[in-house]
Amino acid sequence: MSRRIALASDHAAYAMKAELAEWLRGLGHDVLDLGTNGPDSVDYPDYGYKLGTAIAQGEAEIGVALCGSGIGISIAVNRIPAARCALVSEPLSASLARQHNDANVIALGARLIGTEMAKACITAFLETPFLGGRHAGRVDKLSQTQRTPV
Ligand SMILES: O=C(CO)[C@H](O)[C@H](O)[C@H](O)COP(=O)(O)O
Repeated sequence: MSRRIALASDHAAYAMKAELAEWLRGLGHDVLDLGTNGPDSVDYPDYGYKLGTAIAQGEAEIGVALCGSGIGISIAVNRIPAARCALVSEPLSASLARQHNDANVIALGARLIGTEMAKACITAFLETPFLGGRHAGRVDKLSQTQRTPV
């Protein structure tokens, strides 16, 4: 099934992003590349917010967020309430992020995993449905944006 997939990265991951974008287009997906597109140093929050916003505004149904470790950009994406971003480094976690968390963005660390592992994670993410059931109420709680710290 063809999906609308947004990709964003900082400078640490632009080369992997380009490879993944080409691969996803080759699979027939509609790819929205939000940058960055070169080695010049940029700030991952800017690209994480862009990606989260694309999800929030319905410009993409799935996001792929990349930085050196995947940590910084995943934190940024998750600042946007509609986004549920999961940082993973192997396919089982990618599947669980879909099954239990209904994650709509996958984050990967380009300095930590290779392109083939990134593809395996994205494949698992795209092919795995949300299980619903007991997980649905928990995911709903994640959407409660105005939480008082306890
Ligand atoms: O956010 C990160 C770490 O949590 C990412 O790995 C960034 O890509 C990294 O911090 C960028 O580092 P650089 O030394 O400025 O290339």
